[in-house]
Amino acid sequence: MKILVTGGLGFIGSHTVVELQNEGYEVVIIDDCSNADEKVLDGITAITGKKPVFEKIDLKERSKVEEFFKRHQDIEGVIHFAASKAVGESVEKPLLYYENNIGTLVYMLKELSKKNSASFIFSSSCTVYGQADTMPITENAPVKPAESPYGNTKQIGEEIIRDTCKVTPGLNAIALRYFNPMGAHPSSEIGELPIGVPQNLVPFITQTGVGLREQLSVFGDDYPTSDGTCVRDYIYVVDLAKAHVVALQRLLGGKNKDNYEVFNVGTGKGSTVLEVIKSFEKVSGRKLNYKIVDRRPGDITSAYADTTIANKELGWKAQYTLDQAMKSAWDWEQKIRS
Ligand SMILES: NC(=O)c1ccc[n+]([C@@H]2O[C@H](COP(=O)([O-])OP(=O)(O)OC[C@H]3O[C@@H](n4cnc5c(N)ncnc54)[C@H](O)[C@@H]3O)[C@@H](O)[C@H]2O)c1
Ligand SMILES: O=c1ccn([C@@H]2O[C@H](COP(=O)(O)OP(=O)(O)O[C@H]3O[C@H](CO)[C@H](O)[C@H](O)[C@H]3O)[C@@H](O)[C@H]2O)c(=O)[nH]1
Repeated sequence: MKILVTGGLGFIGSHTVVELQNEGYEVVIIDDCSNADEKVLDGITAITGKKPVFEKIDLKERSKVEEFFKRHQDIEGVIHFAASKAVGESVEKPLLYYENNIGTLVYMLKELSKKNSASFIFSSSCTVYGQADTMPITENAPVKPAESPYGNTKQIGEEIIRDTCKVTPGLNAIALRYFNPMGAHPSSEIGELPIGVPQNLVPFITQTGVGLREQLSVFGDDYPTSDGTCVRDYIYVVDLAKAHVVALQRLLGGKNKDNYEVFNVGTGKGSTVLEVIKSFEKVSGRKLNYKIVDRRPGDITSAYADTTIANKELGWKAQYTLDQAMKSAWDWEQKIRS
């Protein structure tokens, strides 16, 4: 069975391609390499023993998307990762984000609407909840006004899919709301490769640990949490990748209860920034150089998932601990810097 993975050379996409191939799916990747390297294909091939088909296409070019689907009429499912994801950049360049994250989604859905049946998985984010009123966050928590154009593209994206599914009987979709993905494949063949200075906590920690950055700034220790630092739900990227496979299987097997569904993908456990640092120090055996600085504008105090619905409906549960995920991130960082 042939599955299209857009953004399949990226961080989460590449790990998902591995899990799909391990399950026997035939994978076609589309990526424009705007935030990834073609070498990722070698990593995927080394792990799975199979090189996925790769087409370098910019999904903003609608005619190329149309032409792709004409050539690949047997595609039965699409996992749509391709998007721009830097929150700060989205504030500076909102139209770039609306074009890349919303425009490409519309083109994709237009093509899938032409088919008799299609399954579609969308990369959403817990950012849609903003600072939720209660923890853990269930899928029924209200969607709060977005803090950034990036966050808005996830909210609007979900609405576009919901509205399209309502009038397109052959289209079945699932939006997965990721909490905080981290880590790398245990083989260290693929992992997270941020361009420039990492904006996210875990790659900043591992880059500091390996000596690429001098010091981690911890953004605020005066939040109302156990140690004053913010709480997040860090989900191992391999667990997250597996959630995509089971979500896809749910749609392909006709087991979905609605033709548009939403699931949280997290561990259900919150960790503070200082706990994440402790985990790094434990698995690496190194002291991390960090200092407490002012809060980062826009940060919420706490976000962790209620995964009851995902556990029950998808039959999926995160398996790896923070320490295991951190160890994989550290192994990967050391490998790419050696
Ligand atoms: N990493 C996170 O913390 C996180 C959290 C929640 C949601 N998400 C979402 O998950 C998805 C994947 O995230 P990631 O961390 O793997 O990001 P990533 O940047 O590593 O992967 C995205 C991939 O899409 C490609 N791409 C971007 N625009 C494209 C276009 N126009 N045409 C073709 N390819 C294009 C990039 O080259 C890249 O390889 C994104 O939609 C992101 O918004 C990520
Ligand atoms: O150098 C850093 C980087 C981060 N942090 C702290 O570490 C925590 C996690 O920060 P990240 O930037 O890694 O993740 P966020 O939860 O802030 O946000 C990210 O994950 C979200 C959940 O999916 C959304 O996708 C969002 O768009 C994306 O940037 C936050 O408390 C942040 O203040 C630091 O202290 N120092």
